[in-house]
Amino acid sequence: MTPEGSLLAASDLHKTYGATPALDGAEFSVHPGEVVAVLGPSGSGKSTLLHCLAGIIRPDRGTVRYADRDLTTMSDADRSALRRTDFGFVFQFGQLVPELTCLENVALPLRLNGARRKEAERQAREWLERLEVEEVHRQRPGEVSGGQGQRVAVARALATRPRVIFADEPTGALDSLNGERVMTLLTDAARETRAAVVLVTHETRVAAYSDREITVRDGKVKDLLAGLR
Ligand SMILES: Nc1ncnc2c1ncn2[C@@H]1O[C@H](COP(=O)(O)OP(=O)(O)OP(=O)(O)O)[C@@H](O)[C@H]1O
Repeated sequence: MTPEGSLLAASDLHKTYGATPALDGAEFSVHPGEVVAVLGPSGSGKSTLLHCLAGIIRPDRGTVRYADRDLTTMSDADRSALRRTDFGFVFQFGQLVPELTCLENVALPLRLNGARRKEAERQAREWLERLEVEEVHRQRPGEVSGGQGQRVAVARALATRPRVIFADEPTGALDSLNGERVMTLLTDAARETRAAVVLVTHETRVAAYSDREITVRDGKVKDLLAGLR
C-alpha cells in the first residue's frame, strides 16, 4: 500500500546483480516538498534504490508508485518521458555536456520538453542567477571550477521544475564550503517549488539538510523515525 499523501513510494523492492543481492525487500516513501537522505555503508544498495525509484532500472520484484502510476509496469519509453518531465537528477560529477555552454546546458532539458530557444535560455539564465553562477553562462563546463559546475548541474536539474529531484552524492567532489552552499541552494529551491528530494549521501553533514534520514543496510531500509510516528 502507498503511504498516505506520498508522492513516490516503493514497496518490497528486490534487485540482484548475478549472484549479488543489491536490494532485499526495501521500502521507501517521500512526500511533496520533503527532503529524504539515504545513508548507509558502501555497497549497501543506496544507488540501486535511487535508480529503481527513478525508473532507471526495473527491480526484479516489488512496486514503485509515482503519483498514481506504477513505474515497474510502464514501458521504457513512458519511463524515459516521465524522467524528462517530472524528475531532475544531480550526480557527484555534474555530467554536463562538455560541448555546450553552461547556459545551453541548463536550457537543454527545457528545450527537450518543447520550449523555444529564447524562452529556454531566459529561464536558464534565471536559474543560473539563483544558483549564484550567472557569470559563467558563456563558459563551457571544462572552463569552470568544480563548485561552479555543480551549481550549474543543480540549475539544470531544477529548471524543468521537477516534482522529484534525485541527488546521488551531489557534493562528493566538492570542498566543505562549496558543498554546504550547493546543499543550501538545492534544498531551499526544492522546498520552495514543493519538489521532493531523494538524497543519497554517506556524509552526515550533508544529511543534516534533510527532513528525514533512512539507512540502507544489506539492501534493506531502516527508517530511523519509523517507531516515533
Ligand atoms: N551494475 C552492477 N552490476 C553488478 N553489481 C552491481 C551493479 N550495481 C551495483 N552492484 C552491486 O550491488 C550492491 C549494491 O550496490 P549500490 O551501488 O547500490 O550500493 P551503494 O550503497 O550505492 O554503494 P556506494 O556507497 O559505494 O556507492 C553492491 O554489492 C554492488 O557491488
